[in-house]
Amino acid sequence: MLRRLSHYHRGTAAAARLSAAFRCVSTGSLTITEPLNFWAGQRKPGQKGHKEHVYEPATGRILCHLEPCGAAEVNQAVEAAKKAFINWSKLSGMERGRVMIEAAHLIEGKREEIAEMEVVNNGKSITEARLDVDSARLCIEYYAGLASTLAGQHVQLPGGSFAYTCREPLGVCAGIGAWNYPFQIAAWKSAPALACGNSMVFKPSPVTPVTAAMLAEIYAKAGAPEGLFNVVQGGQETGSLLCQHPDVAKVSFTGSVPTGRKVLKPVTLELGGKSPLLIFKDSDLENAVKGALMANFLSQGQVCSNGTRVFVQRDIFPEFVSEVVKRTQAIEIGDPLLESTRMGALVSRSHLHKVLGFVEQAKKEGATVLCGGEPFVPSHPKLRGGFYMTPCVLGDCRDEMTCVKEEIFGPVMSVLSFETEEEVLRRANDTTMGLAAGVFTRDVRRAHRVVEQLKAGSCFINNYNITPVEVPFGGFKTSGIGRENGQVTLEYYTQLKTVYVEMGDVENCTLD
Ligand SMILES: NC(=O)c1ccc[n+]([C@@H]2O[C@H](COP(=O)([O-])OP(=O)(O)OC[C@H]3O[C@@H](n4cnc5c(N)ncnc54)[C@H](O)[C@@H]3O)[C@@H](O)[C@H]2O)c1
Ligand SMILES: C[N+](C)(C)CCCC=O
Repeated sequence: MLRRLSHYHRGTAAAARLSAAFRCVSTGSLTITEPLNFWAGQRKPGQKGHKEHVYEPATGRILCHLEPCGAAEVNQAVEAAKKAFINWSKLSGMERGRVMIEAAHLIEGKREEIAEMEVVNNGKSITEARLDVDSARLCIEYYAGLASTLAGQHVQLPGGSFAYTCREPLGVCAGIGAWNYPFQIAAWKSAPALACGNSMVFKPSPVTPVTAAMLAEIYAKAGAPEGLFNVVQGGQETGSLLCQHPDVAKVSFTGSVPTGRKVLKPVTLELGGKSPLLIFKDSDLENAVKGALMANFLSQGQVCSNGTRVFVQRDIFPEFVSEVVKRTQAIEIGDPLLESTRMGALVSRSHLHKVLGFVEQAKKEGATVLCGGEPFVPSHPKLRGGFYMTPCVLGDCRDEMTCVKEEIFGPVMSVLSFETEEEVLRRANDTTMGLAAGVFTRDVRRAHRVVEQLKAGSCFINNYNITPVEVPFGGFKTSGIGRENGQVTLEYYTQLKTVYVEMGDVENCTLD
């Protein structure tokens, strides 16, 4: 079961002996030395003389150095992708699907290794990281299957003539990722793009650059042509160079609303949210409480679709809040590589301070901290420099407070009470964002009536934050454009060509 991790070395022999049974990596012991850029089938250095620190959130120590790509490197990556596109786009869907299925198998075999790297670079718990790797693999499998189903329409016309349409790939697609689901986002973007015959240059967040390069190696090992999936590292400058590159046909972007607004081109925008979760008095309380925790504390609360405005019907408000607070206080915070950990570290020191700042602001505006909202220092000395906080539930919230209006992107839940369905729908929809929404009720008619009126792209009834790859995911209003996952995404990575076929003679109206 013990596997060697190529490209990575552990700090000490003791660490290499592994802290937990069968663990390949132990927190605080890994240093990554390999370059993190990848194009034309190989890992590559970035701009000469440029280096940025990448941290391990669980300990606060430096994990590796990122060499950002400038114009020259972005050009090389795009050139590699252009070359790969020529042959890849000519393969049948079945042939493309075969390579992708092999990539999915490789991911399955490396599940633990990838999950551990995600934990070390992102700070989320190993339990969640494994599920993210599974979601990435399933997404690649799913689109591998759909690759051979891409088809157009046949339109019969008078006189035996006809027209047909077919779906053609766009060319080189750019993928830009956020830091909360680094490996999963890289897969969710690359799988539909490659299945449709495109190639991709992907730029992960500079905070979490590690696992996208692993995905690039996996595709290459699976038989993808050199340059099919490339990774350029860097921040705003690299992202902007990539998005504005004249040979990039489409951008699929996951990140915040302000950055999304800067990206122009045919785009898929997967942006932030401030989603509502509506809990009616006839809900199964146990499930509603679990749903609220799922909606707020996965990935240390760093989930775009989180239902952070929890509206609870007044009759069950006290009981619900007391149960939510009790369960929140019981969440095990600590070393993200330990099986027992349910909440790891936030992604960076600056982000931790930002989230804690939101809690302070909430207090100033009159909210009551019902639990959490404090920096947390784990007992193990090696974790003392890590970026931890206790998950927070805020009471006495009002709709106009900053904590209720703005995306916090951390483990902070605001609870609000309501009286009527009409009132809660008005308040739930009173936001410029519209990524997700949820409703808990035993009344099936109410559930559908409410969901029909919720202005959100991804709605959940009696659960929350469940995203099977077969189902489209994305937002309304400023939360995004386009969708990820599901069959519909194929439309966002292809263009429709119409061909008219004359079966008779040309009737030329310009001649008599
Ligand atoms: N809707 C979704 O599916 C989804 C999923 C995950 C995260 N998110 C959102 O992402 C945000 C958190 O991620 P973040 O802090 O990394 O977001 P961010 O907007 O700061 O950065 C996202 C990516 O954009 C890059 N970037 C920055 N400036 C750019 C520019 N001018 N041109 C091109 N790229 C540029 C960054 O380097 C990074 O890779 C939250 O708002 C969260 O809700 C949305
Ligand atoms: C629903 N998941 C699986 C938590 C992923 C959502 C992606 C957004 O941050």
